[in-house]
Amino acid sequence: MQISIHALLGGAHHARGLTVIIDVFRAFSTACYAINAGAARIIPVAELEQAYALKREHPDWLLMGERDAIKQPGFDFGNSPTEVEAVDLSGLTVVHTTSAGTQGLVAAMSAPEVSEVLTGSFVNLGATVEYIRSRAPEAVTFVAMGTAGRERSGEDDLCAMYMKNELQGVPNRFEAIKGYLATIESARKFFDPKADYAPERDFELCTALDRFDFALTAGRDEDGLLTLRAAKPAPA
Ligand SMILES: O=C(O)[C@H](CS(=O)(=O)O)OP(=O)(O)O
Repeated sequence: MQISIHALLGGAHHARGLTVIIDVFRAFSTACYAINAGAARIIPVAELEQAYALKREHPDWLLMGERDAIKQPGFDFGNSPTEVEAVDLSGLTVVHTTSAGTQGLVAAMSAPEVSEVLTGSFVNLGATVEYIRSRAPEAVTFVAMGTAGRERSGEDDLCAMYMKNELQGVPNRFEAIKGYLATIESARKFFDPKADYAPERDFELCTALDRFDFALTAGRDEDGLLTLRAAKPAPA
């Protein structure tokens, strides 16, 4: 298995093989909490306008996401795991749009050499690694999406490295990583009492290693929309 680590939106466009789009703070951690809360389907979109158009067409669908980390007008949830952690989303469809994560997914889905697309985060890291092993791909690309897909961020870079290490049998030390993540620029909002759109609990929820036992795979549904669904790795 040939493993590459790419970064930012450009990295998603040039990915190859099985591709994992990583966004720890907060898109794909939040997506996992939404699926765990019962969401039947998450539809990641790049453009805010597309999210509003889907809502007009399907008034019962919910909107989740952010711009500049802030929940947008008319949205049901921000891009915050704390907001969806304890709600009942059973059977509901959630449209998700974010500055980095969902942009990367959309880019990877149209990249010519990509065979399959997954999300990446610490909350379902072990299940994602197991899923990759079960697919035994020739090439794997991890894409660390960073801040707004334009600037590298420690949490996504370290998550990419962590997954690569797991696949290659190299030991990781999560507690040390978590301590470091609390100090970096992209985590500052979680510890700023004025940033009520990013509560400190988001940091805890996004760094809950292996809280979930499913990978999130991206595919096209019958209606042509990009959809994230939970996939449990097949038993060995
Ligand atoms: O909501 C977030 O924390 C981020 C905002 S940004 O990318 O740092 O501007 O969105 P995400 O797409 O989850 O990185």
